[in-house]
Amino acid sequence: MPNTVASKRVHVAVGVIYNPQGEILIARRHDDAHQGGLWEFPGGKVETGETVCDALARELHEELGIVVHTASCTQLLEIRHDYTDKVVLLDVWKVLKFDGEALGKEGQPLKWVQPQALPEYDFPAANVAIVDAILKLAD
Ligand SMILES: Nc1nc2c([nH]c(=O)n2[C@@H]2O[C@H](COP(=O)(O)OP(=O)(O)OP(=O)(O)O)[C@@H](O)[C@H]2O)c(=O)[nH]1
Ligand SMILES: [Mg+2]
Repeated sequence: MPNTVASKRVHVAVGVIYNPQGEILIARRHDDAHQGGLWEFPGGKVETGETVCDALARELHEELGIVVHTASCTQLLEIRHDYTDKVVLLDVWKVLKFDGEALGKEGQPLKWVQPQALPEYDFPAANVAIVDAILKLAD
């Protein structure tokens, strides 16, 4: 495959997970990861042959140990962002129902935060639009 920017574009399933108290789960990315040390909404790369919803459920099970009720997932927005070293397409979904307690299965710190508190955390640049969309929902 040619080494073009297009060939490096990564499709990512991202979950904005709400608990019954209306808080949202954020996780801190490992220091050595892309955009390391920043907070994120949990998720990961969509693999070939997977729907975004399947990818989201798989990633959230791998990273947090929760079982997502996929019927409760609705798309919030899509963001294409060019980090220069990598172009990402963030496919962002709301997750309202899941079984189990979220744990940092990969050693990542987790926090449940009120939507209004999200601007206090440092996120990757592409996430500005996600935080804005969440704050609009909370209005
Ligand atoms: N999960 C997640 N990824 C994000 C967010 N914002 C953002 O720019 N990304 C970017 O999306 C890309 C893929 O996400 P990821 O690193 O979680 O993928 P993954 O879980 O499959 O990781 P791995 O393949 O390294 O194990 C990364 O380049 C990351 O920097 C976000 O809020 N959540
Ligand atoms: Mg991930």
